[in-house]
Amino acid sequence: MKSSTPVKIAMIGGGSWATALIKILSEGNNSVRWWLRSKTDADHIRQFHHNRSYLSDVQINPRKVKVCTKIREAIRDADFVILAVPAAFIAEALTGLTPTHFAGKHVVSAIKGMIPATNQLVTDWAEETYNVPKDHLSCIAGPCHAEEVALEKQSYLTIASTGNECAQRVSDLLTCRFVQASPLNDLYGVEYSAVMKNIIALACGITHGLGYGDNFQAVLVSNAMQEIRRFVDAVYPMERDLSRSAYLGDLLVTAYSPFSRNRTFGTLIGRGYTIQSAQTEMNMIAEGYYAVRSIYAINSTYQVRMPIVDAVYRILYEGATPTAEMALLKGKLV
Ligand SMILES: NC(=O)c1ccc[n+]([C@@H]2O[C@H](COP(=O)([O-])OP(=O)(O)OC[C@H]3O[C@@H](n4cnc5c(N)ncnc54)[C@H](OP(=O)(O)O)[C@@H]3O)[C@@H](O)[C@H]2O)c1
Ligand SMILES: O=P(O)(O)OC[C@H](O)CO
Repeated sequence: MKSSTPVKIAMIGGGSWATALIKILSEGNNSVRWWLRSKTDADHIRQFHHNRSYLSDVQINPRKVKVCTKIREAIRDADFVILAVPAAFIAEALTGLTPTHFAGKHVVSAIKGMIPATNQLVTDWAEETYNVPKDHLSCIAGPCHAEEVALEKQSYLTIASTGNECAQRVSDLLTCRFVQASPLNDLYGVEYSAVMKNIIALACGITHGLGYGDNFQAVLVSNAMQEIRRFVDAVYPMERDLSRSAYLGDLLVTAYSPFSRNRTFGTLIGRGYTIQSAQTEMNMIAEGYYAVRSIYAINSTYQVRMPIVDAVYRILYEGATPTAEMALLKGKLV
């Protein structure tokens, strides 16, 4: 039987995914403190009960969700702290917090990116920076676009942790009328796969922007799955079934959905936009842009064969032209 006491949760981030997760959590018996960096956005939510900047159709229930702009206030009473700011900005968002502030709390990463300064997974970084024990760390994964959550379209999430109890508790929080969340005990494999699929989506977008068709895309995605397998098996070997939705499903939705931020960013690059103009054109963050640099750096140790990641890295960071780089990649796929 579920407890009648609301679970106390802090949501960190004011973007699309934070807004979608707030909607999911509002379906259950939860009390949420929602931290946004923008005071104007926070005031607007308090007054009009929706986020004017992202998923503005989602209604925010003021009885369940209290908005704030002070990070200490947001996490003070929380049992679960959910991180939903892009990885490149999460350290800045948590400025002023120390391990003491996180004592006894569960930290849940909803982020699919790497910490650029240290090339760490977000949960590794939270463990090291805030002394969060492994059994209090988890990540939210699976094929799930915020836009479809806003429309209450049936969706699935996987909650990964190193042990089962933590993942089960977070799965219970996130299961609702239109979301089914399931636990999985592969925290690092799931986190790395989620990061990698964003880079693959950039490649899908770039080739789409260059005019490659569905035949090529299918081969690209099949090869990408093998590339992800080689990398996660080298970095964190364990028995895992990569055909599960946390891995393959997430890759597919990102590679093919028009909602995908990473694919959209890649498409703009393939069409000839500069990186800066592509970033300006999109109101949202494509994690793969930052992540490819980290994965490329990590792979200098492991030396896994990753032609797709290498191609995206050379286009985004070494000035290679999309046309020439994808022509080279063509010959490396089977
Ligand atoms: N969107 C999805 O469907 C989805 C699904 C699964 C996972 N994710 C993951 O969720 C994470 C967040 O993505 P998103 O889609 O919510 O991003 P988004 O819609 O682009 O929103 C980005 C958020 O980050 C904030 N931000 C930017 N720079 C910041 C800074 N320096 N300090 C603090 N906050 C800053 C933005 O604040 P301002 O609005 O004030 O600029 C905004 O609230 C990513 O890791 C993404 O991979 C997203
Ligand atoms: O598909 P993207 O690039 O918007 O990434 C969002 C999520 O990771 C999809 O599960």
